[in-house]
Amino acid sequence: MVGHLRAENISVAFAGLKALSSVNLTVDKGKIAGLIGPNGAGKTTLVNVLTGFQAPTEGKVSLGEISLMGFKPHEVRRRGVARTFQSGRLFRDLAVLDNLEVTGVGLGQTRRHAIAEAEAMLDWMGIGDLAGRIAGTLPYIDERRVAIGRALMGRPNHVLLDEPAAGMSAQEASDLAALIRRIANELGCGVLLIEHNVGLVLGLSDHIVVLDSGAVIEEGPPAAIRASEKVRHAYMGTAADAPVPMEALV
Ligand SMILES: Nc1ncnc2c1ncn2[C@@H]1O[C@H](COP(=O)(O)OP(=O)(O)OP(=O)(O)O)[C@@H](O)[C@H]1O
Repeated sequence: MVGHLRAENISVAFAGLKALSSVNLTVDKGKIAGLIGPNGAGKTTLVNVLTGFQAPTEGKVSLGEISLMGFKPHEVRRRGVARTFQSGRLFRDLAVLDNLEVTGVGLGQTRRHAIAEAEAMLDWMGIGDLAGRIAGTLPYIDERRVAIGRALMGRPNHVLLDEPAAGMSAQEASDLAALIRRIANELGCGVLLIEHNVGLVLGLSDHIVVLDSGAVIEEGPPAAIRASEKVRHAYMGTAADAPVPMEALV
C-alpha cells in the first residue's frame, strides 16, 4: 500500500538565492494539505521538487517507504504523484477527451482503457459535456477543470494543485472546493493545495504549511494558522499590527 508523500529537510539554491531552506512537508492519502505563503515564498519550487521537476540541493522526497530521489517527472507520475501547473498546459488543438486519453496512454494504458477512464473521469467531475470541445477554445475556468481531470487519470495516490482557483469568482472557487473535497474523500487521494486564496485553503485543509522566503514559518490545523501572528506578519509586512481578519487576505 502506498503511503504518504513526504519532503524532508529540502533546500534548493538557485545560484546565490536560497529558494527553500530545510523544508519538511507531508501529504497523507485521503487528506488535504494546504501550502500558502506570499509571492516568491518557494511554493512552486517545493511542488517542483516533490514531482521530479527540480532536484533539491539537500534533503529527500519519499512515497511511503520508496525514495523518489533521482526520479524523472514521468517516473514520479507513474508512481502515482500527479500535479497541475499554474498555466493549464493542455494540448490546445486536441479535444478535451483526447487530452485525458493521451495522458492515460502516456501512463501505459491501452487506448481503449484510456478513453473509458477519460469519459468516466469527465462524468465524475460533472463536465462530461466538454468531452468534444477543443481545449484551446475553452474558457479559462473550464481549462483549469480539464487540467485537474487530466491529473486524476490513472487514479494517482496524490495530486498537487498549483493555484487551481486563480482567476475564479467566489462561486467558481466554491464549486472547486467541493471538487477538491471529493478528490480526497471519494478517490482517497492525498491533495496538496497551493493557493493565494487563503480562505479556500483554511476552509479545506486538514493541515497547513506556511512558507515565507523559503522557510516554514508556521504549520498546523486551520485554526492555528488563522490565529498565527507570524502568518499575519508574513502577509501584511510591517503593517502587521493592523486588525486585519485572515479572510481579508484572500
Ligand atoms: N528556475 C529558477 N531560477 C532562479 N530562481 C528561481 C527559479 N525558480 C524560482 N526562483 C526563485 O525562487 C524563489 C521562489 O520562487 P517560487 O516560484 O517557488 O515561489 P512561489 O511561492 O511559488 O511564488 P508565487 O506565489 O509568486 O507563484 C523566488 O525568489 C523565485 O524568483
